[in-house]
Amino acid sequence: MKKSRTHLRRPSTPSSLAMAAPHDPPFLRRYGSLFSAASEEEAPRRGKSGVLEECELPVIDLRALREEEGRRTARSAETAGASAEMASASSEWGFFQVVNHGVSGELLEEIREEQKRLFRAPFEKKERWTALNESYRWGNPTATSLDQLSWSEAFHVPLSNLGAHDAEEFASLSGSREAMRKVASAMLELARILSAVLAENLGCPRHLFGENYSESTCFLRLNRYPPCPFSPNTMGLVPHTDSDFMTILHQDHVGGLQLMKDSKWVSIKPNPEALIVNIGDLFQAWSNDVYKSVQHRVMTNRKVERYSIAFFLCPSYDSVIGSCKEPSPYKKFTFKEFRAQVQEDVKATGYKVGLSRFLL
Ligand SMILES: O=C(O)CCC(=O)C(=O)O
Ligand SMILES: [Fe+2]
Repeated sequence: MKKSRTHLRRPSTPSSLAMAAPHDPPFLRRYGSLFSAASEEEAPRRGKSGVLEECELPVIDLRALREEEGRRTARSAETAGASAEMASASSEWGFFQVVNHGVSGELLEEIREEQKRLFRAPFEKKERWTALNESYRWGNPTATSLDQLSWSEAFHVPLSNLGAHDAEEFASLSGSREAMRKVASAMLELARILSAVLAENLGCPRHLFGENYSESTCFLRLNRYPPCPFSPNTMGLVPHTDSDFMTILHQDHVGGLQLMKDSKWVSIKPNPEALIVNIGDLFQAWSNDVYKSVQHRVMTNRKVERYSIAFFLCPSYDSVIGSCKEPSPYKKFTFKEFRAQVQEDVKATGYKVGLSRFLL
């Protein structure tokens, strides 16, 4: 039987249009044609269905582990347990949560307030904010269909941009920059500890890439997901894996983050005490696929905005991403080559291919 194509109607009631605030990017103006071209028939692919369990990711208490790291003493039974749990979550889920992580609740509140202040600047101003190193992005300039559109905006801020800065316009951003600097440094410390423990779990020297990060490639990404009148058929962030070693994420209470588990999308229930940790492509390659860089995405919400902040642990561009043990399923490649390949694929096809490009 022939299926009828029902067009996604543009929301036209005053209440739904009133939802776009002056600081919201002009999604409808820029991407309206994608919405009119899309049909309900395609909606399931974009995420309407196929989910859905809500899960609580494994939660790992880091108190004892962080104390031991500080003292550099041998592993106790308690911390050996935490480290084994982390390793098994990294293989099974590619994700886990941590509590007693060392990034203070006050600091996380402070950065959230600063993040809100930044995103509430008028859209035109955000676009012009060169002091943040032209790091502002929204939607997806190359999207040709709705399954490539991310209904969100973000600032990408490399760590190296958070130091002293002369730009005049940075004066109005100085509070935010200071909060970002503190968060980045606390999350960097955490990512170094976690990556060292996970490396150790594979029987490798623990310092391998904890020491090999680079301030110009590690970055913070501040995300905002405006309310979306096309929710739940539009994604806030399209499915992707992270192109780094490891990501540390702080999400607010709204929810919407989903990860792929056993070929199904699973929603991650927000936990206000916890930070989310996920394995990136480079760690998967380095671990010979023992740890998994898992696809994740963010769904939009019709009524409320959502915020998150992510720290990406990355090596210098020239670093060769080797392997913890030979033989590796991957060719040797540098981070620069990896990034270039990802960008080339996205440009050519609209999608990231990722690690499989580098299989031997
Ligand atoms: O906002 C989130 O919860 C996830 C963000 C994310 O996956 C990213 O920035 O790479
Ligand atoms: Fe991500």
